[in-house]
Amino acid sequence: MAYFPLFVDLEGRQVLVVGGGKIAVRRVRTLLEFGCQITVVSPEVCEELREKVLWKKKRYDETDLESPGNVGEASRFIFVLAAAAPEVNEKIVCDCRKKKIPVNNASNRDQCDFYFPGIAKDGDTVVGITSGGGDHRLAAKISAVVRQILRTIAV
Ligand SMILES: C[C@@]1(CC(=O)O)c2cc3[nH]c(cc4nc(cc5[nH]c(cc(n2)[C@H]1CCC(=O)O)[C@@](C)(CC(=O)O)[C@@H]5CCC(=O)O)C(CC(=O)O)=C4CCC(=O)O)c(CCC(=O)O)c3CC(=O)O
Ligand SMILES: NC(=O)C1=CN([C@@H]2O[C@H](COP(=O)(O)OP(=O)(O)OC[C@H]3O[C@@H](n4cnc5c(N)ncnc54)[C@H](O)[C@@H]3O)[C@@H](O)[C@H]2O)C=CC1
Repeated sequence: MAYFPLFVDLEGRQVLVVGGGKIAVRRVRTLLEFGCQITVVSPEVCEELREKVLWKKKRYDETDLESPGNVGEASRFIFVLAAAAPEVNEKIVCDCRKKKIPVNNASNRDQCDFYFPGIAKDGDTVVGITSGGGDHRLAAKISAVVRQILRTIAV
């Protein structure tokens, strides 16, 4: 069954990203355009992100799912992106499910409460693209074409 595109207000909300490699960086870059506050748990993270996220320089453990400032339910993570090694991601999914926090496992489409879409954005106009998880290359191709269309319309 196809997935419904739910558009969510992320402004000021807390998002947790585990891993600081290529995929995490690409997704953090995208999320920053939507005004959320991002915590990254990873032993390493690229220079670009250090000023823009709360970086916890460490390996993931279950306590990372507690809200960053520990200030209660209001600042609880709205979702978690697991973008480290597959076995780490699997453990994160398990921990999130226990705490009922929506989670995305970048290394396993069968362990995603939601998918990270291809995104085309022009100001507040946003197009999210999914192939339903089965063909990320198609999602990438369509995203590139839609970005081009938005650029053309904006001129
Ligand atoms: C299901 C989904 C779940 C989720 O992660 O949310 C998922 C899953 C997986 N992707 C894998 C591989 C790659 N995915 C990409 C690219 C993108 N993948 C994205 C989304 C999604 N990927 C989710 C929904 C997709 C849908 O709806 O169809 C995009 C749209 C958004 C984004 O990532 O920003 C982005 C294009 C953005 C753009 O171009 O605009 C590349 C290319 C690259 O990275 O450059 C590669 C590697 C090279 C190759 O294979 O081509 C693997 C194997 C991992 C492994 O090898 O371990 C899995 C795991 C699995 O399928 O089980
Ligand atoms: N969904 C998608 O679009 C794609 C998903 N993937 C998957 O995404 C994951 C990440 O891929 P890349 O960013 O390319 O890998 P990468 O090797 O560049 O990055 C992995 C990151 O995880 C960190 N890390 C490792 N162990 C950790 C731990 N215990 N706790 C916290 N952080 C830890 C590393 O320091 C590194 O920053 C992989 O599992 C890969 O299978 C890969 C390509 C595309």
